[in-house]
Amino acid sequence: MAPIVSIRNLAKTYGNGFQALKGVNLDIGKGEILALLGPNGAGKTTLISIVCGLVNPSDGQVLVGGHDVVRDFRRTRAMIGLVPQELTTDQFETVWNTVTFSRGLHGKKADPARIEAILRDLSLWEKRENMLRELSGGMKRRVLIAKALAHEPEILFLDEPTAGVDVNLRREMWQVVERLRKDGVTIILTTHYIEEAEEIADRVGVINGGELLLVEDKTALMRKLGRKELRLELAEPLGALPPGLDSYNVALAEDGGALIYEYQGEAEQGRIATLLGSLAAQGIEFRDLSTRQSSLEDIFVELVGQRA
Ligand SMILES: Nc1ncnc2c1ncn2[C@@H]1O[C@H](COP(=O)(O)OP(=O)(O)OP(=O)(O)O)[C@@H](O)[C@H]1O
Repeated sequence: MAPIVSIRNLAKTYGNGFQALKGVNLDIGKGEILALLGPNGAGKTTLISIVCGLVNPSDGQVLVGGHDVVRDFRRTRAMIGLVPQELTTDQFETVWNTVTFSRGLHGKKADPARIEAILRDLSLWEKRENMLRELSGGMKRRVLIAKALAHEPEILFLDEPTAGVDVNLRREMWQVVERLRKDGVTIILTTHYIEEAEEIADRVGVINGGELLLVEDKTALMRKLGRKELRLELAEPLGALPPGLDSYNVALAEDGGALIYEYQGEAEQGRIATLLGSLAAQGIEFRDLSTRQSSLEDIFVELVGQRA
């Protein structure tokens, strides 16, 4: 199936000469949830802004639904909903009017039933006559989403949707995203929270210094780059690594109280039995054992060299 968003050799150099994007290629399939991870200043917002037609690319091309985002701006923009990081709407306007106005902006006919459904879905219905300034921070976030959905876009961009919101609201927002996915909406979100990507994305892209370092199916990424660690708490501490373990990636913990075996993939996992056998043969006993798998966060830190 043709991608709904196709990004080719996209580059952006700002007026001051800063190169924010350096030749990004990315295809996004209809109905998928893609999380873009990257540290501050990586180029995430620039990328989103170009796809949404708010910033012009210096080079390359973006097609949305097969249409060029520069030449066919109105058409592509109507297909997209954008949830920005901050609310810039009139604080003295009501929730109902704000969301209704957004629909009109994209040239869609008024549809109060549709607006009602969106507000109910986002638990904003009771607040429809309230002014934005009367809402809590979390409610304002929801209004941003409602505004972005008012014209029934096929693609939704969420720029750091849950930055600074509490855990409960974050979980609620994830549920909203899940419902939208069921309706077939394609979702691209940028996030600093690896947990968020881990929880809701189908694919994860890592962007740093204006380059897309990788984009991969989340589970495959975890399988490919994720390492596992087996930790054996020793009955008696050791002064040095026992002989005969050279062929394993085994290390002695700093206090000598544990052996740590790092492995990746099924073949190395299969060697655990022989490793344990070899320890037993040397009379090395252990009193406890635990395993841990590296998280998306570990993978990210390894790739980018810093935390998101
Ligand atoms: N209008 C502009 N003029 C010059 N430089 C800009 C402009 N907008 C952004 N930049 C620079 O481009 C780089 C990428 O910015 P961008 O906002 O795309 O990053 P980001 O990944 O979204 O970061 P954050 O996570 O902090 O939002 C940054 O170094 C930023 O300072």
